[in-house]
Amino acid sequence: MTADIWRYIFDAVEAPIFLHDQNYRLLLVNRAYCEEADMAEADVLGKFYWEVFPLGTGPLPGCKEMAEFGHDGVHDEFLVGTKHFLSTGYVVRGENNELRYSLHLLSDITQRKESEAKIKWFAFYDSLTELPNRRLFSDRLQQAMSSSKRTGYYGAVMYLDLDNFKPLNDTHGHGMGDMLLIEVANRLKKCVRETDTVARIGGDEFVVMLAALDVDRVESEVQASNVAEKIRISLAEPYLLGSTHDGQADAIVEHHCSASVGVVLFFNNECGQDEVLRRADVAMYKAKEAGRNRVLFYRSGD
Ligand SMILES: Nc1nc2c(ncn2[C@@H]2O[C@H](COP(=O)(O)OP(=O)(O)OP(=O)(O)O)[C@@H](O)[C@H]2O)c(=O)[nH]1
Repeated sequence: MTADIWRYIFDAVEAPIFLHDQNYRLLLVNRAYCEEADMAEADVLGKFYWEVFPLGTGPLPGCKEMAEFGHDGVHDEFLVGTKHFLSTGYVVRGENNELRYSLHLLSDITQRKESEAKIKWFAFYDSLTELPNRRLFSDRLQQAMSSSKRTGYYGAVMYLDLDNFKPLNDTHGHGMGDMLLIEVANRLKKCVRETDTVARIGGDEFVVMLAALDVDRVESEVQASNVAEKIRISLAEPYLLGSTHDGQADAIVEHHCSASVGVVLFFNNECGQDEVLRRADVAMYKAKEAGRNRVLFYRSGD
């Protein structure tokens, strides 16, 4: 086959390809490479490959290793703007088996990376409210409990269940119920600091963790109680719920709702996280029994 035909094939490959010498200077690039780099071939050749694409300050770690040890099929992942690429490198040897060039094929793996990120997100977040889910909450609680053991600070977990949420769904439909849940999530986030965690762990059940309150138990309880009250008051404010269809605003519904809140302090990893959650849940049920729209702390013996 003539060189022309090889060049034709080289340029027909959709993946960007480049070949560089032992000093990482570009010797050969295909059309896809120039398109990705947005440069003409003549302007590219002779440059260090990272001066053109991928943009960086030196050879990729895998490429360096490849040049040093002559490994084949080395992979490097890198990001250019919003695009993720996978570079697969091959060693090109001379007649005496000496290392002469490195050949790299770049694959655009942006879609795969985005899908992986999405799958990861769905594993740890609630898609309706975008709050952490039970699994992520458990991780954060475990970390906070371990940290409490080191620092001697108390933390608190609140278990919240909306009062009489079901009638909203029954009267105005599930969509309206969803809107309320989203608004509840927003109000909860506004009541706590960024370092605290708000999660949705069931239909109308939420949990809040205040990670490091104080080294003193009484002071910690006061702080947790203040935040819980702030949350209770915020959630009891009227909700204006409505939606738009084809640019037209549907009827706005004013809805009144409240939450029952159970609170438990945790300290020094003294009981497991399941037990901490169970205690907060017990306190929440006591708050429901006591008439709803209230905050109750778990007391030993409950
Ligand atoms: N709209 C909506 N509703 C949900 C979702 N998940 C669960 N639910 C509903 O939430 C309701 C929760 O039930 P309960 O907590 O027993 O009902 P409640 O009326 O709040 O009763 P109390 O907690 O005793 O005050 C059920 O009707 C579920 O169908 C969701 O993602 N969206």
